Amino acid sequence: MEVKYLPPQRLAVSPSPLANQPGPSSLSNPKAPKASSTGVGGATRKHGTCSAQRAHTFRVASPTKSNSFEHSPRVAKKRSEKTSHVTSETRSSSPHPLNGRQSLTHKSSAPQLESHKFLKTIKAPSVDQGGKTMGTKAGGAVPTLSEVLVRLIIIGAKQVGKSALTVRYLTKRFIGEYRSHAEIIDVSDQPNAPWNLPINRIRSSDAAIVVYSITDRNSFHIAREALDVLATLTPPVEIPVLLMANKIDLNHLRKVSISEGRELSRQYNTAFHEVSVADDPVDTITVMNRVIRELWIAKMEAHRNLFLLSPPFMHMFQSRLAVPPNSVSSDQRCPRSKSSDSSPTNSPPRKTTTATCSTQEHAAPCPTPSTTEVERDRSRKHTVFSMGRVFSHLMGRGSLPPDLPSSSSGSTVTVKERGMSTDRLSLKKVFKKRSV
Ligand SMILES: Nc1nc2c(ncn2[C@@H]2O[C@H](COP(=O)(O)OP(=O)(O)OP(=O)(O)O)[C@@H](O)[C@H]2O)c(=O)[nH]1
Repeated sequence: MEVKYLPPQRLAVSPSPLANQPGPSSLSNPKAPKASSTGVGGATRKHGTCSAQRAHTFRVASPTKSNSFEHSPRVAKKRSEKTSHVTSETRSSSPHPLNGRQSLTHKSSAPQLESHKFLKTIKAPSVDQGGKTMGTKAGGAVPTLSEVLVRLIIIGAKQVGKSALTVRYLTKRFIGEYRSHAEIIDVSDQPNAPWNLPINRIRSSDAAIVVYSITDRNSFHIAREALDVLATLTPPVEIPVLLMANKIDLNHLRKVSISEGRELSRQYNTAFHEVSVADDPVDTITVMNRVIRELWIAKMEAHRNLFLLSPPFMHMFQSRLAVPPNSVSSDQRCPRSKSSDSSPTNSPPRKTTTATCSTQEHAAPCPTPSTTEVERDRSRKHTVFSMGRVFSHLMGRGSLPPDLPSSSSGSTVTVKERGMSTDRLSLKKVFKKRSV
């Protein structure tokens, strides 16, 4: 697995939607709770200064079995300066806010740094869907299973453990490992000052993790403010959000109760999880892995749907659907279908229903999707991007939106590309552990 890590950074100032408002607007998000601009703890929002961002690419050569909590992003940063790939943002001259990170010392099992192959093979961003940026292979083909990038943004006050979470994930990701790419963006707060969320970064992310420390009530208030901003963005950002309470190993120093965390997550309709990045890496990484896996599956599905709905395919569907379907048996094959079968990269996935080709020379019946199937594809694409409850599902709480397809909706699909073995990707599978 390749993980791209963007270390804590002072981010470009984005005008806060709340900066000039007395409180969050409920217009864009009716579920957003009322809150004052000062937050519960009296934290006042101001615009902070900022600098450009730097992206680091980590490629983990082999899984590490180290259980230590001793990997330093600072060391990784130094190494990355030699080999790292810098993304579209400019290089940063800002100081790296690594306060309090002395306890994280580097070990030899730290990730090796290489350029990110994904960025070279994917033409990104080529498709913007519902506020998300999705890479699509040059030529419009569906990317291979390992080429789908999952982008996470981690937000939180200083010293809550954002970097620790990232580093922990980087060094322990072998638990339940699967092939995927992940980009983790670590957004640090300004010391004792309100901050501005990197709105553009958030919009281009697939999910956000808002972290606070149970030993730091102010970090809880900042988390609330972050959720506030996320909930009131215009246009709305429809990415799943996980509220993560860290440092539960310091329960004796707890300043924020678990019920407060739950209440906050309920107010903002996010998932909630209490972890100890330091003491319980398995739990932490299991959460992260599941999050990334589900996002990855959903993105893969979305890529496939976008491919199917791309102009060439839609044109073909429409031309075929223009002729009323005849009741012909599915074993009669259209010559065009047969020829297209021989070139798997250009052929659409098989459909189970039949129709008649629109042209005279293709009078023989050939398998094409019915109108309902095309509509179902469209609705599934839409549903895939309505992932506001994915985290809730993952964490075993909450329920899915009512518009999610049921198990009988036939939303499963088989992806076969480049002779690879087939993977059963379906919403049914993604949400199979749904508990209502
Ligand atoms: N006890 C305990 N300490 C933790 C835990 N997670 C992180 N820490 C410690 O908290 C301190 C801050 O961790 P960081 O990961 O640097 O926090 P951060 O949010 O990235 O901080 P900034 O870079 O300042 O924004 C470090 O000393 C960590 O060792 C945890 O689960 N338990």
